Amino acid sequence: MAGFRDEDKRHFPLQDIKSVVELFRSQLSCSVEPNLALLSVTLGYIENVLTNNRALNKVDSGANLEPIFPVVELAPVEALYHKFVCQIKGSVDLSQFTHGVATRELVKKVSDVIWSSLSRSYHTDRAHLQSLYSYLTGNRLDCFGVAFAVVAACQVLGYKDVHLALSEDHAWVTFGDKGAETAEVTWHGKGNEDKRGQPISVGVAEKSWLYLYGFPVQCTRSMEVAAMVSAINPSIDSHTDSIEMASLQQELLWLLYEMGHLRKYPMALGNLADLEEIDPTPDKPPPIQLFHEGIHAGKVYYNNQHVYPYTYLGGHYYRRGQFKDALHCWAQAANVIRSYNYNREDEEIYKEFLEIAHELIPNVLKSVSLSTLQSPALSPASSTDDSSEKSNGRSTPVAVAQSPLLNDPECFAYLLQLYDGICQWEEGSSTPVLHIGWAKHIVQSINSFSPQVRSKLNILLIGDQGEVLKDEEEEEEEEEEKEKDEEENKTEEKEETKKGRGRGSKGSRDRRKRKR
Ligand SMILES: CC1(C)CN=C(N2CCN(c3ncnc4sc(CCF)cc34)CC2)S1
Repeated sequence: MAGFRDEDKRHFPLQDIKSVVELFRSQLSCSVEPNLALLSVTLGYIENVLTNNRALNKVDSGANLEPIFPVVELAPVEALYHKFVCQIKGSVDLSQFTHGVATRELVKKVSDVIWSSLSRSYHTDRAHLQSLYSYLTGNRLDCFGVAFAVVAACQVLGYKDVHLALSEDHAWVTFGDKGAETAEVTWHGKGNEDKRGQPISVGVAEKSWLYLYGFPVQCTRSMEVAAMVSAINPSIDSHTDSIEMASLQQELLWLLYEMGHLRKYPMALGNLADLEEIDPTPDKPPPIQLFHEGIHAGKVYYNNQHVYPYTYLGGHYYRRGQFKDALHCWAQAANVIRSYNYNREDEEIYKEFLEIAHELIPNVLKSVSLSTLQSPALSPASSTDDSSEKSNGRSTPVAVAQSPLLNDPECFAYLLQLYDGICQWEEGSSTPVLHIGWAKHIVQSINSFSPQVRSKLNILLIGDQGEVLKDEEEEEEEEEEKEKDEEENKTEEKEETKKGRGRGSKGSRDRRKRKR
């Protein structure tokens, strides 16, 4: 694997966002595959300067603070790259391994080289540990960074078949003919024994969300570039982001989007949409379109087994106050998770649903109640009694009676679908999901809806093709009607035979149709 080619070198020294975008464009456009190690060192170098709040990266020119984008010289980047190449080639004796496709032993060996060179102890969930810059200057990587480094190292060793596989909370590698083999190369979560070297089979068989039922994002080299760009972390501290780093991430994601490399990568589409929601780029598709492209990709390429496309869009609607649409997204997210069994390594998605049920939905219910109390148009001017009679004689607070959302049966149905999905997720799982805290919120949320809506609920069974299915009771009624029809037909036929007229009794067919 050679270093930067001449057409790459001409972009150096990098002076601004545009020059970095053009370097990435040339790496992604050429016939030779993009050099993961070089690009990761470059991004890590820039991220380190722009987010390292010790280094004053602004000059105070009186009126306003001029941000200084770091001048990135070629020499330090290439020096780090060569350090990586020497370390990897120096640690892996390729004469031991067959040329052509990688073997499990090779992948495990490369993972061991990265693993054994990490610092003894550091906080692995800190920011800015995802790039090879962090690895080469600090011997520190987060769990995604280790998987990425293994793929970049295999590329340096000349293995074109070793690729990154990504779930919504884990990363591993595929290799071998047609990428048919899989191997763990990093750790996951806290207090879990790493399974490095093992194939990804148990996780899928256990139906855990962590392995997405065998539908992870299988990266190409360009998608691995998208993963390193998605992994950019613009945060300077827990309250501040580097605007320049966020803009660089946004522009690189647009470059990858326009080249078609985000088409099968729902989370990268969601990341770009989130950035666009904060700071829209002129003449680009709106966030809502990107969120929907992520959902579409999940359906088309990943058997609709990914949850995040729905919670990305749900969060967007929530922030815009479009609460019914947010509830619909969260119901669809729960509809995905219902097909999994909860496993102790699925905490991230558990926390996602916990936040939706224990924070976001209570905030929605509070906000719609408050808004009716505050808006004169909605609160009854003349009524002395500040509530409307409920069917069981107890009074309904005026906020509930007047709130469109709390009187909307579809919203109530979405809420029930959300909870039902989480309940089904728990069924058959080795680890319980729900506890008494959930019950409190479920009761509180259901009780927030008006009694009228809750009594009006009619569960229609919709099949996979979207057709309305019948429930057992309906089936029995249909059978009885059919038998009655047949009796009627026989009687009519007998009479008509006597009088010589046509077949069939229209009445019951119409009834059946109306029934639907
Ligand atoms: C709807 C949300 C809570 C918002 N952000 C989310 N994420 C932010 C970005 N994330 C990601 N974005 C791009 N690629 C990847 S690969 C991966 C698993 C570890 F390798 C995570 C992840 C994870 C999910 S999900």
